Amino acid sequence: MSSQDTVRHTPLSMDGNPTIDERASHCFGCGPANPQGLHLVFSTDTTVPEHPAATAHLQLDRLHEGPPGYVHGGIVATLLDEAMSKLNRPLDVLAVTRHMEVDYLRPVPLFQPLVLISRHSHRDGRKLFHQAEIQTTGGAVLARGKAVFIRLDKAILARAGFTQPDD
Ligand SMILES: CCCCC/C=C\C/C=C\C/C=C\C/C=C\CCCC(=O)SCCNC(=O)CCNC(=O)[C@H](O)C(C)(C)COP(=O)(O)OP(=O)(O)OC[C@H]1O[C@@H](n2cnc3c(N)ncnc32)[C@H](O)[C@@H]1OP(=O)(O)O
Repeated sequence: MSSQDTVRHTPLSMDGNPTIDERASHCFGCGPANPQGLHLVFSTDTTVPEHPAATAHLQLDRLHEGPPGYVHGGIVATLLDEAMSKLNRPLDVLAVTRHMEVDYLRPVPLFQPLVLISRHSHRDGRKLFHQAEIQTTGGAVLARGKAVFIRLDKAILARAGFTQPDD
């Protein structure tokens, strides 16, 4: 990677002792500071607090093409993963994906509005079981994901080099 690229991809927020949220500003899925990211914006629904849901509306172009005219399968997985990760904050946990399954039911079209929906299913200790779908605006399900997220405790965060400013 050239030094120019290194500069471009180094977030300003890495200076000093930023919070975990600040360090997430370059997240490929939702980080506003990532120039090549998907910039997904989610709304969360906690009407049923033990089963929070998250929704994003999106439309992709050829930057994320796989088969001609359709979204790349890796991006489909990314979308589902990102949607499920948005359930962790409403559950008041920091967590990462440990296991994910994807059903590619129909090709996901480019240049068409899509709806990305996730819902928390259940919890078993530090394991969080989430589900997500990519749908057309008419409600047809194009892809479905299921994942196990693991709640991060301080020891795991410290191992990965993450401490909070007040630690
Ligand atoms: C890892 C820390 C990274 C630092 C994160 C810092 C801050 C977080 C900030 C923001 C929020 C986070 C993410 C936002 C970004 C992206 C959004 C999309 C989400 C992602 O993109 S996030 C990236 C991809 N993600 C990873 O990079 C994880 C790599 N991974 C690990 O770092 C370790 O894996 C870890 C630490 C998670 C656990 O490690 P470990 O050693 O403590 O535990 P182990 O892995 O052995 O198992 C755990 C339990 O999963 C069970 N299990 C396994 N497979 C199963 C299956 N199929 N069904 C049911 N249960 C299953 C086992 O049975 C066991 O269950 P039990 O606990 O009951 O024994």
